[in-house]
Amino acid sequence: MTEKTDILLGQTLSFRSDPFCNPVDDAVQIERQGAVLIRDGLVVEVGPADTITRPDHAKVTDYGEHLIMAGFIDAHVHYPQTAIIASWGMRLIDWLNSYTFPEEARLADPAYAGKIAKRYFDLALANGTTTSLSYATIHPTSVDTYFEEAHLRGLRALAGKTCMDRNAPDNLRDTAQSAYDDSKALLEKWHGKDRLGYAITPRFSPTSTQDQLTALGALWAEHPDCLMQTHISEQHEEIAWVSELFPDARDYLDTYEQHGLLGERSVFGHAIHLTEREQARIKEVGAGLVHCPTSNTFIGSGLFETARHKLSGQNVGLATDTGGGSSFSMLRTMASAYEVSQLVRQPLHPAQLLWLATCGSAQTLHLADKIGNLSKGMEADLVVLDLASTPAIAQRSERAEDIWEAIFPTIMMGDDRAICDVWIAGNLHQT
Ligand SMILES: Nc1nc2[nH]cnc2c(=O)[nH]1
Ligand SMILES: [Zn+2]
Repeated sequence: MTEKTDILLGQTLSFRSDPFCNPVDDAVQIERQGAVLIRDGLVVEVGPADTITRPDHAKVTDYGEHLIMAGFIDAHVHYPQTAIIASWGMRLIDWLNSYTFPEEARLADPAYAGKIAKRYFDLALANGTTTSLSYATIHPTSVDTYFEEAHLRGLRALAGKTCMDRNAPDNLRDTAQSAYDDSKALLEKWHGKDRLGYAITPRFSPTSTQDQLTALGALWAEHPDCLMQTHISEQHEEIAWVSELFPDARDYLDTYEQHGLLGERSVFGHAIHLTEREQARIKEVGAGLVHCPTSNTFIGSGLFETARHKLSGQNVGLATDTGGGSSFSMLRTMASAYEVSQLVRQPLHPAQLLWLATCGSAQTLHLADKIGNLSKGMEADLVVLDLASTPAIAQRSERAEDIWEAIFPTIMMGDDRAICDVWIAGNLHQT
């Protein structure tokens, strides 16, 4: 039997290196008439269309001038908050208490959790997101429904049971022991099953006792190949609360480090207001920071300095943080990252925005050898972008004098209409 082989024709975009460290022209390889050869779920060749190997049995899909690149990777999302996206007018702690916790409580019902997981992945894929690292709720079944849904679709996906044993409503609290036991059972069930991965997930220091953080630190020490995801330094009120709750900690980061929750595979959401010491320590251990620009502006949290962090050597990924974030679209998220970068006077180049949404996120998830780039040997999770998806975008890209001027209007104004096709592990995603 011949293996399933596809050839995609179009403009192709691949990263040779990090465009924060190298000039864009060196870092990015673009073929105006490019081709991708896919076999058995992997990218086998990328290059000019006239040089690509063309096996007789290959199915050819011609995307014309559309842009073929790696699928987007959302490095921090709360799938259970799908239905409460765009809830008006609160800051973090009130927003959690008023909107988030009541909705997360509803996911105690596995049928409802299943419905929301399905809705979440439908929306993510419609927006070209092929991998997400999500928080579930405290209910173990909410992790099962997420992974079952991802598995059904053949996605590479990561998540963890959110752990909280204080400062949360009664029906959303576990204990140090049950958080350990449930997380361990879920991790053993899902981590490494096909394309799925587990992330140990204390929500954030204010909702975990020291006992719970210690228990989760112990679990991570037993399973160091898992990720550990949490929130850090999102809002000033939150930081002040952490220093009241943990009077012996040097700072917010220390509340994690003291309990064995700081390492290379830590993924810290937001990380806007870090002290010098925290930044230096995170860089030293090589942990990841995740920029959530639509959330940081929507909840009024602050301005993350992407370029400064990248130039100082931090690993930075990009994320929607829905439902705190106001969009499921990583294009919209890149636009927001651009706007924030203008406000801190470190404007990001379109190549840097695309890199953050693919390679950057993949690095923070320690998956950069598998996903996040259109290159030989990588898993064929791809997005095909229509660079003229609306009249407003089309009239601007028509005037473009170079490829970046052709791409940037789609970053700034594009949405799910710009997503022409999505490929998952070498299979065309059917909507
Ligand atoms: N944006 C956001 N921040 C948090 N901090 C703790 N939990 C959350 C959450 O669900 N969303
Ligand atoms: Zn979050």
